[in-house]
Amino acid sequence: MKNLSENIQYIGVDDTDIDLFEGQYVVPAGMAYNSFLIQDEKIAVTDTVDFRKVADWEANLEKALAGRKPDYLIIHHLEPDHAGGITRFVELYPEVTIVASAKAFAMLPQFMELPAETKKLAVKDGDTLSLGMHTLQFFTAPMVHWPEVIFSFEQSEKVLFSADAFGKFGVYDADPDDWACEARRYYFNIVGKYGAQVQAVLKKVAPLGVQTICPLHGPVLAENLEYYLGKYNTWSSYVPEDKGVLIAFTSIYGHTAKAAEVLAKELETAGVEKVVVSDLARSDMAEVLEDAFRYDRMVVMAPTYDAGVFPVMEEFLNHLKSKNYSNRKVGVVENGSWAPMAAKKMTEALSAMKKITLCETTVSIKSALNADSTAALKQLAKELV
Ligand SMILES: Cc1cc2nc3c(=O)[nH]c(=O)nc-3n(C[C@H](O)[C@H](O)[C@H](O)COP(=O)(O)O)c2cc1C
Repeated sequence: MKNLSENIQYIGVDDTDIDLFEGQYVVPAGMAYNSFLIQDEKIAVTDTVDFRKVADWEANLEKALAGRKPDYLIIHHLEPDHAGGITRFVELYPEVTIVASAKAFAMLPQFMELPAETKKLAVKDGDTLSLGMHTLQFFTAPMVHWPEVIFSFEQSEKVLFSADAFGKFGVYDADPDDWACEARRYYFNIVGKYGAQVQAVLKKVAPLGVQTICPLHGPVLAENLEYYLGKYNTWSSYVPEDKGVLIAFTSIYGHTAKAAEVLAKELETAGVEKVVVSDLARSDMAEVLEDAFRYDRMVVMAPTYDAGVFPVMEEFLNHLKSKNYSNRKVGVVENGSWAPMAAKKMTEALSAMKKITLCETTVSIKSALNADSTAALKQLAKELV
């Protein structure tokens, strides 16, 4: 679906040649920067796009306008992947009024210089803006996932413009059946730290009777909204989504990798619902982090390295902490050839996270698995069934 209705048209752009989104995320299915045109007595444009695609967006905008002039530019989110076209828009339509939160207006001069005479309308929670038959109602959504974010709700067609919430990696026309996988990776890596703020805004929009959600990335959601709202409720409350064990390991010479295989087999044989094994050095860390949040149990396995923990594991644990990983059961397996320290370091990192239940058995492998460490691994598996 490109256009939402006769009056709400899609003017966004797909970015299929970007190497990394936000400087770190691989996006094999590209990325959409969504922008819409609402045509009524007054005309509003919602958001712009990344600098990389401003020319394409401008062409879409002018085609959809067919000679009319827009009255408002609504900035739901000032992050540069949505704000790259603001300067050009004001150049093209100097009469336009920019609508955003007061926080966005405070931050805007840091990113761009607009002519002093540019008209600005700062909106607060609950404010409305009539376009004719269409009326936009605004809701602040601070820290979902920047401080200046607003949502807007178009009352006549019951469309929620939800900024980066409900967004996903991938192009606009991505297969809606496959939404959760890339939406989850997007959510936990980009928005995940701000579960409480997502919960707060979900409560604000719950009574509105939303029929369509227009996020700034990925497809418009127009059917089965309980599914998407339910996923967001689960994710933002840090409740595990599925039962299963993620085994996140690293290995220099292969012995810890072998132990990960043995543990996975043990768990599968014992009937664990789902076992996912990820080599941190060879996986997309954003995806491993997504799985850590998805499942209710995790095992971290790493060699000792210069009296610490192997760097890629340290990085993974830092990511988990920064995204508020919590409320899960975790097992620890270390390896070391002369003075194993990795378990101590991993346990310290996990103990700094909230509501983490550590397994009683910590497995220490001295180089290669032997009878003792294999027995300990089996004991750990029993605790995770
Ligand atoms: C650069 C480097 C530093 C290491 N530092 C330690 C150390 O401080 N303490 C220790 O017990 N083992 C240390 N090791 C050894 C490995 O942790 C050990 O051989 C382990 O068994 C490797 O597990 P793997 O076979 O899964 O790679 C180090 C290895 C390397 C390459």
